[in-house]
Amino acid sequence: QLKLDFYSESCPRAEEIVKEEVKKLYEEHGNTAVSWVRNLFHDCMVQSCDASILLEDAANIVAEKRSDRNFGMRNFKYINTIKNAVESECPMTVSCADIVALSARDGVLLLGGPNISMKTGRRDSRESYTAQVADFIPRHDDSISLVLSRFQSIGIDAEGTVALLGAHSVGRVHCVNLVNRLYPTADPTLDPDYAEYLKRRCPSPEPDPKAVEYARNDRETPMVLDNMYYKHLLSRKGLLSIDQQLTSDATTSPFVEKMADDNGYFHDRFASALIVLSENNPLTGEQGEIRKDCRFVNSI
Ligand code: HEM
Ligand SMILES: [Ca+2]
Ligand SMILES: [Ca+2]
Repeated sequence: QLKLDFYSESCPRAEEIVKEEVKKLYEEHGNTAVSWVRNLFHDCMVQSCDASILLEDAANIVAEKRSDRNFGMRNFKYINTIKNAVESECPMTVSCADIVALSARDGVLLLGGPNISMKTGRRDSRESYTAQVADFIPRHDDSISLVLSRFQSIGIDAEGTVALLGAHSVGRVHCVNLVNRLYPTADPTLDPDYAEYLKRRCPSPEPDPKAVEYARNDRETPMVLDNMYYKHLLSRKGLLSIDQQLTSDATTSPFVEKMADDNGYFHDRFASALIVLSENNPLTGEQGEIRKDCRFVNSI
């Protein structure tokens, strides 16, 4: 069972240590906070919040990072920084899955998002689910109805889905994920001036996936988790096809308007949906393990 302050006896400073490390990393590399938010989605959505996303290739393990749905994910090495700090205080006590959850929570706050109280007590998987990633994580050009049903299946309704996509108020998108909306002709749902700007960012219809060619998710407040995302959607400046579709679908568009209108409302809905996401199907009690190194299952 997950509970608030699960480590209160076994490692009373655990949450504080994570918070300190997340803050230090943010001060050195601001985009680490952005990565922690994306990590939570890509871990929790795939089977369970069990740190399966963190596993590297090893015997019997094919890293989920290899899946094209996890393209562009970064800063994994700094998870080890957080884990090492926690390990030196309390060896083999705090799970990598809880580090994924807590770092996302602390990252959200540093990015100007809501203060979220999150339960802990998740345990780590002993396997990765690379073959299943695509069954859980949608593509950027999937239909809104498919996306809604994926989130529905883990207990997140249409409004929660609209709120969670507000995470695209921070970070970046590589050109490979954008050119489908720019070439051969620009997507008519995209503001024409914005399309011209994006074409300057992404001049080739077939970008090299390894090239560092990208556009900021939100040109105005790229490092603030705010409702600018929804304002941009309403002015037809959504970046991914899935972002822009939120305004054309009758179930989701009223929520876009509400969130564009009221940042506090967006933050409340974002916080509730993030909690549901963070509690998806956890391993608890004696299930799984507490990994010593977040990149590898323990050898026994
Ligand atoms: C239908 C659901 C979603 C799809 C299809 C999707 C797709 C994408 C894609 C294609 C990128 C760009 C990757 C790149 O080119 O580097 C991205 C970035 C990002 N996504 Fe999502 N996403 C979805 C939902 C979410 C959710 C629910 C969250 C978090 C709550 C999230 C957080 C992020 C963040 C923070 C970034 C920026 C990462 C960075 O700058 O390193 N996404 N997403
Ligand atoms: Ca997982
Ligand atoms: Ca923003």
